[in-house]
Amino acid sequence: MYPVNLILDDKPCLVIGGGKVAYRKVKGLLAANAAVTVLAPILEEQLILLKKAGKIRWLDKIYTEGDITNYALVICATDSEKINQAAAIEAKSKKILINIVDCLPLCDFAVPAVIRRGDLLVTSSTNGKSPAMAREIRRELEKILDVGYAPFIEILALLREEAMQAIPTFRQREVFWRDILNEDVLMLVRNGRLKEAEDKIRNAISSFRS
Ligand SMILES: C[C@@]1(CC(=O)O)C2=NC(=C\c3[nH]c(c(CCC(=O)O)c3CC(=O)O)Cc3[nH]c(c(CC(=O)O)c3CCC(=O)O)/C=C3\N/C(=C\2)[C@@H](CCC(=O)O)[C@]3(C)CC(=O)O)/[C@H]1CCC(=O)O
Ligand SMILES: NC(=O)c1ccc[n+]([C@@H]2O[C@H](COP(=O)([O-])OP(=O)(O)OC[C@H]3O[C@@H](n4cnc5c(N)ncnc54)[C@H](O)[C@@H]3O)[C@@H](O)[C@H]2O)c1
Repeated sequence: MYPVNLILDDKPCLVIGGGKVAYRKVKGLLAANAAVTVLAPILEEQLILLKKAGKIRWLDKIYTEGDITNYALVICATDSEKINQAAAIEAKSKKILINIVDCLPLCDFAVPAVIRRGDLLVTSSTNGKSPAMAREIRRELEKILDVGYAPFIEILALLREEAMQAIPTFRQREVFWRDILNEDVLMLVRNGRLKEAEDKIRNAISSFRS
């Protein structure tokens, strides 16, 4: 397995099936700002709410060959192995990335367990060996990944621009960031002292200018 973070903003993504697993995958796609279509004859309650809120498009039908067209990515989450395999064949023939929720060997990608802290993304997976364990690892990591990291990453994005201006070479910037993002700074963030963490980094950038 080779990890990548797909950029799906506003890209058309299809989820086939309208049950519990489909709902979990839809939530993940919406968190990535994808334009989600759900194809299923029946939607479970949470998906109906998303449909009513205008968050997803619903194609009220069973899957038939030809339904997979012009999507950036497809997830097939029906309870029918036969349908899941047919969808896999169609997607592959059209070179569209597909995930089949009950058959890793037919997948182009597997979905990991996910923690989001703003733009910080941490994922856990087990190559399909134990999704339950991927979930537990996610729950463990959630305990230590502070919610303060989300605003801190926004601050870091600005400071990074400043560092680009002030610190001339890539090598120097590499050393700078490895040195400054130390346990002291992370402790300030975890204690909600974001401004102090920011000031510490900005002062270090300034010392390069002088
Ligand atoms: C991580 C997570 C992401 C997500 O779905 O969002 C995810 N499964 C989650 C939960 C979960 N799934 C299952 C259980 C019940 C306990 C158990 O069986 O372990 C639980 C636990 C629970 O729900 O408590 C059952 C299950 N899952 C798959 C099969 C089919 C098979 O194994 O062939 C079956 C058997 C169905 C049956 O028995 O009929 C297959 C896949 N599930 C994957 C991902 C991919 C591999 C990930 C990896 O590398 O580990 C892969 C290959 C395909 C895919 O879906 O991409 C999400 C946790 C989210 C979170 O909580 O953070
Ligand atoms: N990968 C995972 O994370 C994971 C986890 C648990 C279960 N599973 C597997 O996922 C599958 C679905 O589980 P679930 O709990 O969501 O089931 P579910 O019964 O809640 O939902 C199945 C959905 O598929 C739809 N469907 C059936 N035939 C269809 C067709 N021809 N076209 C379109 N939609 C169709 C149904 O209308 C229903 O909405 C099961 O096979 C299960 O083994 C996968």
